[in-house]
Amino acid sequence: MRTAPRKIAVMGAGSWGTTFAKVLADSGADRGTRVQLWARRPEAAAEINERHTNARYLGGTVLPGNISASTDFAAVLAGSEVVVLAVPAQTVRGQLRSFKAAMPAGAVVVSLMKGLERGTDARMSEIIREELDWPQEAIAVVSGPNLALEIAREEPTASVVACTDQETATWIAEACTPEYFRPYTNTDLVGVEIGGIVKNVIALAVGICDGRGMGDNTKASVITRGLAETTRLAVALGGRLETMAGLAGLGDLVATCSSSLSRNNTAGRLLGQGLSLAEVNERMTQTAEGIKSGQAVLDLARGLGVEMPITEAVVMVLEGTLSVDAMAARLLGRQLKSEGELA
Ligand SMILES: NC(=O)C1=CN([C@@H]2O[C@H](COP(=O)(O)OP(=O)(O)OC[C@H]3O[C@@H](n4cnc5c(N)ncnc54)[C@H](O)[C@@H]3O)[C@@H](O)[C@H]2O)C=CC1
Ligand SMILES: O=C(CO)COP(=O)(O)O
Repeated sequence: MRTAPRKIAVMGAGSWGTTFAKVLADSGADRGTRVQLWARRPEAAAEINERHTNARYLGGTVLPGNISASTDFAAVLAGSEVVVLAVPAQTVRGQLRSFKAAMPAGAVVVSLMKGLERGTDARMSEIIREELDWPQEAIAVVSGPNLALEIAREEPTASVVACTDQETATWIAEACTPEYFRPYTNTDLVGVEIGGIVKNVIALAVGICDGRGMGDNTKASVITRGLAETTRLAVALGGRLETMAGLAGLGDLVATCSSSLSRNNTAGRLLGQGLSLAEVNERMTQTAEGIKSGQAVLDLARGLGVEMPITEAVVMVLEGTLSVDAMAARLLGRQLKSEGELA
């Protein structure tokens, strides 16, 4: 059995990167694990090292002493047995190109990101494989109902560690098991990734409904039909139906669509209140992946002949070809069919 990782690199010191670093550091504190965060801004690295906080993202949360930070990515990567990626999805390909020469051989690369690349429709695990030429069995994804701020406050949360290799998934899960965080493993990497990507787009739709003053029937209908279209896409890509009923499917969808902490839900609400996309983008200080991933999800679905009416309506609102008022009528599709139909 593999021993606990001694050194873990977390690339990206934003909301989730910093919180997940805390999860790993709390989990491995008594096993000698050290977690190093790569931060872009020197002030952020200094604050983490000197005051053990990252106030811009996590307020007063005090980070454990076995977390340090640096702006030197090569130093952070050197000797790490696990490399966690927590940067905005649309930037990851470029970042991996700069990290490549410094990547520690044999490390497991873990994606925390919930986005699909525009232009290529690539999932994050596919980009990691392509850009780093990394073995599939050493690429994992962590996804689930994981609003960072709640986890930073140590509120009990479950999640999923997915990898096509069960042993790798188990090893990573063992490295992130502080009392407040319970990871389950899953070998359905595709299903877990798709669940995390599409729920952001559905959360935009629910936020728009909320912003227009619509009530719980509408939101529950959009969430449920949102899960149906997410499931169609995941299954068309080879993902498993059961995954979509689990934490990375239904679980994350419910958390994101009901939480005011969600950036995607918040962005949707602002659109629903009548702000333009430019105005919404100006207000958002953190990443709302659905805004950019929506089009990629739709392109991927169209290529596979999968119908995604809610995603389509959200994309039209984002590109300005459908008003939020007209969106309501389109949200649930018009063609009558049986509820159980996947196709
Ligand atoms: N915050 C949350 O509750 C959760 C977020 N996620 C996912 O984690 C990923 C990262 O999200 P967050 O940490 O929340 O985002 P964030 O916006 O809080 O932080 C992003 C981090 O990436 C850094 N970064 C590096 N290169 C960048 C570039 N070129 N442009 C912009 N920022 C750059 C930023 O400095 C910042 O530290 C996203 O894919 C998100 O969907 C997943 C689960 C929970
Ligand atoms: O992924 C998340 C919760 O699981 C966070 O959602 P937002 O990116 O919308 O904040």
